[in-house]
Amino acid sequence: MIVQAEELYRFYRSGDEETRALRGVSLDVAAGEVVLVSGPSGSGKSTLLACLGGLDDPDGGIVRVDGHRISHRPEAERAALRARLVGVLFQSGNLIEHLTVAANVDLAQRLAGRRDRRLRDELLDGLGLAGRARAWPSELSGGEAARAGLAVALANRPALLLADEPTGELDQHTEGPVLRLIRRQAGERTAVVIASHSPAVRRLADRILELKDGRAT
Ligand SMILES: Nc1ncnc2c1ncn2[C@@H]1O[C@H](COP(=O)(O)OP(=O)(O)OP(=O)(O)O)[C@@H](O)[C@H]1O
Repeated sequence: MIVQAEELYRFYRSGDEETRALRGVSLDVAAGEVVLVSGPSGSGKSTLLACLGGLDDPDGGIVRVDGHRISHRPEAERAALRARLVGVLFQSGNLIEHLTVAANVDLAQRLAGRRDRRLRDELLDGLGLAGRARAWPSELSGGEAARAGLAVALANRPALLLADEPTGELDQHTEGPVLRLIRRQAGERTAVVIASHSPAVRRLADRILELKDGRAT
């Protein structure tokens, strides 16, 4: 198992208001498996992904990634584990605008304390971006930008790939190739968790976790 999440709780408090974003959600994901997290807006999908990847810390419950406990640790330790074990792909904002595509991947590697030019070039090549390595993010098409974001997310060969609406800004023609690449990455023994409303992602998934009001239904 790459992901082992047990009984996750996450509450947000503001004055007398309390939002119960997660109320006892458990999830295991094996290497090579693609899990879709689905549910209405506000059901807790993004919060769950953030807790799985150590971007956020649950108030209760425990998260292990590739055997390492990532929850309930000082932020610096969580960040170090995250850089090594987790790749994150968002709808947009995966690329730093003033760095070329290749330099964006290099930066993701440096943040994990490594430098592997060969892996970088392999990734860009495999994602059909070999000719765009020196391009600036602003010069990329939507599909290219999504693939470059994926290259950044995969820069350190993560055990876990998290994707929050990764194809939200793409049309059907550009969505297909990105999803096929994500599926291929799962084939390399990566666990993949995707939050999405897209029917194409639903077809791709091996398993679906439906959330409603912070609970699995
Ligand atoms: N930082 C925060 N502070 C306060 N409340 C928050 C915070 N983040 C999320 N919430 C609340 O927690 C609940 C779950 O939010 P979350 O973003 O996880 O839902 P979601 O299913 O991803 O929604 P969407 O599909 O709209 O992205 C919502 O009620 C939201 O308003």
